[in-house]
Formats: sequence, C-alpha cells, structure tokens
Amino acid sequence: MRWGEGALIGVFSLFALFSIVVAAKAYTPEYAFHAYLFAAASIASVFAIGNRYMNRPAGAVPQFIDGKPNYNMGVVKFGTIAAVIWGIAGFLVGVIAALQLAFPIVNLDLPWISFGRLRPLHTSAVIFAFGGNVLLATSFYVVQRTSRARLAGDLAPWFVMLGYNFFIVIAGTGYLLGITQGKEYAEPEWYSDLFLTVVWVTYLLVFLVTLLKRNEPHIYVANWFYLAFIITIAVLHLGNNATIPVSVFSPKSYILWSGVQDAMFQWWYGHNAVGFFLTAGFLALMYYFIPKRAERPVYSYRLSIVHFWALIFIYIWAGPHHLHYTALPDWAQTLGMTFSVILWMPSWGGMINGLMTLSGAWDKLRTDPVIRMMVVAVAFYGMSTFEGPMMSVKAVNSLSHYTEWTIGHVHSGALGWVAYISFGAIYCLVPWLWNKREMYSVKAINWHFWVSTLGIVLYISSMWVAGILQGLMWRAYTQLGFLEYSFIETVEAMHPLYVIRALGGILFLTGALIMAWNVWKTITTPQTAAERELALQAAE
Ligand code: HEM
Ligand code: HEM
Ligand SMILES: [Cu+2]
Repeated sequence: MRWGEGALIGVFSLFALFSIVVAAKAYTPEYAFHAYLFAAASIASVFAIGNRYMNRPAGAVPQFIDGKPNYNMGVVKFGTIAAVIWGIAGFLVGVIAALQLAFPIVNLDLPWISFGRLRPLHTSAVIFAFGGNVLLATSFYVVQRTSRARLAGDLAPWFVMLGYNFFIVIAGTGYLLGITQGKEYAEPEWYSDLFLTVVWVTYLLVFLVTLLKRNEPHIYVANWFYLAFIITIAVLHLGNNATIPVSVFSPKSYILWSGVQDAMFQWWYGHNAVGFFLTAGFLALMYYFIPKRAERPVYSYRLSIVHFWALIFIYIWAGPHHLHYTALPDWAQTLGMTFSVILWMPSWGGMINGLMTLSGAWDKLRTDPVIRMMVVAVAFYGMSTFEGPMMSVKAVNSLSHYTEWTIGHVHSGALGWVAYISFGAIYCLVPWLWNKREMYSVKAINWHFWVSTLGIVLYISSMWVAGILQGLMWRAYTQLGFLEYSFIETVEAMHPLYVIRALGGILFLTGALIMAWNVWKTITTPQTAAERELALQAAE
C-alpha cells in the first residue's frame, strides 16, 4: 500500500468517528444532518480507497506510455459531467427564482424553497458548482496537455474533485435548511469553509507540482490565469471567512471583522470572486480553447502577459464600488471607482486578444457553432467589462444600485461570458476525452446556440429596462417635493419585465438541456449523427 493510501484511510476513519460524535452532540438537527453526511462520506472514502487498492496494479502509475505522457483524464471526465449536471440544476433554480419574483405564489408558502433560500442556492449552484467544476476539469486538462506531464498525485486529484463536489452538497443543503452566514457568495458556514480550505490547498499543490514536473520549457499563459485564480481565491476565502464558531457542536459562527470593515472585507471578496473566479479562470479557458479550436496561435503573446499583470493588479482594488454612498469613507469609494474605470483597459486587452486570435479564420464563425459560441462569449465579456466601469462611476451608481440593472449586468457576464465560454469548452472537451471525432450532433449545437442567445437577449434587455425604470421611479419627485411613486407602484411596474426575464431563463435552460442530450449521445454512441446519415445513404 502506498503511504498516501494508508494515511488517507487513517485520516478518514478518525474523521468519521469525530463526525459521529459531533452529530450526536449537535445543537441543531440540521447540523447533525451535516455531521452525518461528513461521516458517511468519510466511511465511503475509506471503502473506495481500500477497494481501489485491492484492484489496482501493484507498481507505480507509469508517467509515460510509449513515450507519450500517461494523462490522468478520469478526474477531467468527472468534472465535465458534473459541470453539465450542476449547470442544469443551477439554471433550473434560477428559473424558479425568476418565476417567484414574477408570481410570488410559486414560493408555495414553504420556507425551504422560499426565494430567500433559493437565491443563494442559485448563485452558488451556477458560480461554484457549475463554474467551479468547469474550472477544475479544464484546469486539470490544460495543465497536463500544456505541460506534457501526468497530473501530480495519485489520490490527490480525486480528493480535490470529489471533495469539492461534496462541499457543494453541504453548502446547498445548508441553504435549504437555513444554515448561512449571510455573506453574499460566501454563505456556507465555518465547517464547510474549513473543509473547502483543505480541498483548495490540495488543488493548489496538485496544480503547482504538475507545473514543476512539466516537460515543456514554457508555462503556457492559460496556466498563469488558472494559477492566479487558485491563489487569489484561497486568499479571499480566508480573509472573508475569518470566523470564530460558537462551538464545534454548533453551525453558527461570528466574523472577526465588525461594522464597515466587515462590509469592506465582504466586497473585497465579492468583487474579486468576480475578478478571479468568473474572469481570470475563464480567461484561461479562452486562452486554451479558442486557439485550439480555431487552429490559430494566440494573437499576441505579449499582450496576454501585459493584460494579465494589469488585470490582477487592478482588480484587487476595485471592491469599494459595491459600497458607494455607504458608511465606507469617501476616499475608499473614490479609490474603488478609479480602479474600476482603469480596469476597463486590461479587460479589453483580453477581449481583443481573444477576438483577434480568429484573424485569418473568421469563416469559422459561420461554419463552426462552437467557435461562434466562444466568440460571442468574448464579446459579452467585452460588453460587461465596459458596463461595469460605467456603473462604478458614483453618479451612474446612484441610479443603478439596488435596481435590476445590476442583475442585468451580472447576467450579461454570467450567461454571456461565463456560461458561453464554458459551453464552448465542454463542446471541445467531450469528443477529445471520449475519443470521438466530433460532438454527436452539430445541428444540436446550433440549436443550443440560437435558443440560448434568444434567452440571454430577453433576460438582459428586460433587466436593463426594469433597472432604469425602477431607478427613475424611485427618484421621481412631484413639484411639491413629495415622492411621485409609492414603493408598491415600482414593484408593479416590474411585473411584465420579470415575466420576460423568466421566459429568457426558460430558453437558456432549454439550450442547456439540448447540450446535455448531445453530450450524452456523444459519449454513448459510436457514430455521430452525420456519419450515421452517410452510412444509411450508402446502404440505400
Ligand atoms: C437560466 C438561467 C438563469 C436564470 C433564470 C437566473 C435567474 C436569477 C434570478 C431570478 C436572480 C435573483 C435576482 C434578484 O435578486 O433580483 C439571479 C441572481 C444571480 N444570478 Fe442568475 N440566473 C440564471 C443563470 C445564472 C448564471 C449562469 C450565473 C453565473 C454564472 C448566474 C449568477 C447569478 C448571480 C451572481 C446572481 C446574484 C446577482 C446580484 O446579487 O446582484 N445566474 N439569477
Ligand atoms: C471591468 C470589469 C467590471 C467592473 C468594473 C464591474 C463593476 C461592477 C459594479 C459597479 C457593480 C455594481 C455594484 C452595485 O451597485 O452594487 C457590479 C456588480 C456585479 N458584477 Fe460587475 N463589473 C465588471 C465585470 C463583471 C463581470 C465580467 C462579471 C461576471 C462575470 C461581473 C459580475 C458582477 C456581479 C455578480 C455583480 C453583483 C454583485 C452583487 O451585488 O451581488 N462583473 N459590477
Ligand atoms: Cu465589483
């Protein structure tokens, strides 16, 4: 037995025992439920490791087979499928939340599925479960291919992949049961946070050691973006979750920071979660999958390096734009605004580099729906990184803040950029991983593209109209200086726009279901649809 296997069996056995004790003495039944989940997962891990030990060949895993790196693609496959499944779950919860805003009756008067609990379930499912699995899977793929080396570690990559998904389950069930620390995008309580820290540090180690083992002189730029994402998320996570638990037997904890410092920590975290999770990580996808698919080199390697350093340096300071006109000192707000406006430039540096990579291959936009999806993603990236700096200007923010405009901005980045570049990467990866020539149906990719594009357009345009309408209604005064509209009138005005948004969400979800079907068919059928048609014609 390898020492790692032995050590992990030991650690998991002790942890299972500890979790059972915690479950028995837990202050609340919800927390006990989570402790039992931890115990069950630990016991399952012990059996899984033992079982694997019995069945695997005795020697060390070969690093090369016939001179070719023996890539570890099992974890990548797992992450890719998990991303598709979580994506659909997250979009579905988004659709339900959208319907709840349009038709409050959809809350069904049940606390577990009320809007307040479903909303964080949605944001975490799409960002951390869907986006996170895309990032894990693609980073493990890209770092191996561009380093021409097998992923470091034997059980470690699996611990990262399964541990991360277990964290998602704990976080999600926690929201439904009412366990939250009430920090946006950092809702999970202290014990989930601690567990995630262990998983994340292992992730960093696996990634770094793989880079160290590389058989290429150069570290390809996509890996820089992945590394910036992994390291910064670790720092943000620790800073914003510096809490003291009430007791090991309680899910509740208190944060070290108080008052406006806590708010500042929260939005330093929140903004850079956008910057490093939803941006840097997905720029890594852009830098690998667009050149690969288009069969063109990156437009400018120099630009990629310049905008990388500019981006990570400037992003970190822009957080205060989430706290305009609050108790945060004015100078900090102005600083946040200034850095946000500067941020426009490195953002567009990335966009230009992504788009111009297609120079000489523009015809592919017409012929390859996967390229089209990724190019539209980059265009949306450009659009939301123009909109963001504009909204960060205090005068603009005084209108946009608290309104649906923010929701429109979020989803032009989230649906247009994050989800589209992810779909593109999934469409590239699935045939590569399962040794197929192409996705099962290219026609279905086209359908996915058009149905979901229509969905995005409905979503964001309705929210822009809703946001500006809402902002203007709130600030309208009569000649006598009274407010022109009561609050409920502004809510009523939102109704048709909420319905349109829900419709857009349903279309977007439909597109994702088409993708899931296509992925399933690609994996399970030996021939693509086009090949089958050809074969049938020949037979006739
Ligand atoms: C079918 C697709 C989707 C639908 C219908 C949907 C719907 C919603 C709804 C109804 C809200 C609450 C808005 C409010 O509180 O007024 C929301 C918030 C949010 N969604 Fe989505 N969503 C979808 C996809 C996504 C995706 C793919 C992402 C990220 C990758 C995402 C990220 C977010 C974030 C970050 C928020 C919080 C925004 C804020 O607080 O400003 N959503 N979504
Ligand atoms: C140069 C880049 C960007 C800048 C300067 C920027 C700026 C802003 C500003 C000023 C707000 C509104 C804050 C408020 O009034 O509460 C905001 C909200 C938000 N932005 Fe951006 N943005 C940028 C890019 C993006 C991208 C690419 C995404 C998504 C992939 C994104 C996701 C979000 C989210 C999720 C929120 C809502 C946060 C919340 O209140 O829950 N942003 N952004
Ligand atoms: Cu921000």
